[in-house]
Amino acid sequence: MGVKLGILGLGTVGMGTVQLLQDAVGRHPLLQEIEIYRVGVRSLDKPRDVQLPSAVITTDLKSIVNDPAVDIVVEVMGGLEPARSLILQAINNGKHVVTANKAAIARFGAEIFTAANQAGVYVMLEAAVGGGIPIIQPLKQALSVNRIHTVTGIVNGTTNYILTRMQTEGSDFGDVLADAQRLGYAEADPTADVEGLDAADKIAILASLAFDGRINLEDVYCEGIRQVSKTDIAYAEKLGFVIKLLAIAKNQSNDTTKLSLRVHPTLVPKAHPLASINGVYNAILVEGEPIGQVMFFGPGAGAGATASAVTSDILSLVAALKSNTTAPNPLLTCRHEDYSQIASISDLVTRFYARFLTKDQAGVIGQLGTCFGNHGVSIESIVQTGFQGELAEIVVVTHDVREGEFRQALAEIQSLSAIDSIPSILRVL
Ligand SMILES: NC(=O)C1=CN([C@@H]2O[C@H](COP(=O)(O)OP(=O)(O)OC[C@H]3O[C@@H](n4cnc5c(N)ncnc54)[C@H](OP(=O)(O)O)[C@@H]3O)[C@@H](O)[C@H]2O)C=CC1
Ligand SMILES: N[C@@H](CC=O)C(=O)O
Ligand code: NA
Repeated sequence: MGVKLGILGLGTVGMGTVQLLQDAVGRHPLLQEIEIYRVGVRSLDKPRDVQLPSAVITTDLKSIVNDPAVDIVVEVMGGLEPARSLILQAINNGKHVVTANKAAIARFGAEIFTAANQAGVYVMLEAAVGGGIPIIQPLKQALSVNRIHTVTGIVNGTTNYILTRMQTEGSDFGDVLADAQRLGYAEADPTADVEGLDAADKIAILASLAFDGRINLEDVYCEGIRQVSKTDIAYAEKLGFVIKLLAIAKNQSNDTTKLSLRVHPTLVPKAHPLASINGVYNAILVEGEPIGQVMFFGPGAGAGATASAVTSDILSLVAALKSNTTAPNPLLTCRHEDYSQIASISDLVTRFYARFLTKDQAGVIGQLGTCFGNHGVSIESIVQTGFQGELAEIVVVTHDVREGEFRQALAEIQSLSAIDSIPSILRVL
């Protein structure tokens, strides 16, 4: 046995990783050089789906990161603290780190990578974005010669699973969320999934790699899926779209010194490659020069898939430890130090979908058209197909418009006496 692991956490991902490591035959031969040396948990009494000698398991996680025999710390416990402090302590003790913790990396990445570079160790995070899909390593290596201009992803399995089932079965949000939790896709607190915060963490990480600059997480515009209703899913379907929670990082079209960085439910044309990504699957479409478009697709969450990413990082570190060089491999490190400039959402230029509930009276569509026209918003389609009780339902899709102008038009529309409410406003890809 060569390389000793200290694993922090033995939940969905931790158990998946242990199972993979304990079943090494037929996989890469380097796996057989890895020893599961110590494993940290919160509760020793919890039943687990893996067999480990009791001496390996401890509730003293600090003793793992301070153990001189441990070569690699695998942080799969999640949460911000004590995960952040344990990662930093491991780094300060000269240990390489593998983490699946996008929440900690998106918030403390600057601190963690600065410490890692100073200590001459690697922090690997393939599992943090896209679960089992290789995306971090391709951005650092195979795609790094490209000038990337857009990264568009479905990067949260829980919300994609929920939206897919709402679309295909007309299911209720709450029932489907419970299934996603039972299947191990959702975070311990699913608020991060449903509110788009998990996707925001992930796009911040992808943007920093793709666009070579640190990202301040507060700059990522974020809307979750709670407000997406069955009604909008049905209207989208009729108009030739599906609704997906997209995470987008893109050179801003009207000011290329800034990035547009956002997470929101989006109407995606059915012919777009991301429209057919269903269930817990994730996909990330990377567009750059000279490569053009390349899409990564696969399971974005779950024990086995995520363990595949964690273990591939462990393997890269085992290989690095075995190569007798002390010089850091620049294709494994995260080196950027400057922060990217992020554009305000009001400067975004996009198409919009809006659903209005109005009094059923003559001239309402004309009034909507006038308000939009007053603010330079050009309408691509406008339909009145149904009623909600006494109120008429009107759905508008616009041409590309600056978001600031669109919001001003909406404010004017809101003040019309014929308008009851505007239940949904969604962006269109
Ligand atoms: N689930 C998934 O599909 C994916 C998860 N991830 C990320 O992987 C990480 C782990 O997720 P997941 O496996 O689902 O989480 P779980 O909640 O299933 O497991 C967390 C594990 O960490 C242990 N733990 C948590 N806090 C402490 C603490 N303070 N002290 C000691 N032990 C602690 C728990 O111990 P105990 O068992 O005793 O309670 C548990 O074993 C997270 O960062 C998550 O975002 C990334 C990609 C996919
Ligand atoms: N909760 C996350 C798990 C993987 O990162 C998701 O649903 O995608
Ligand atoms: Na990944």
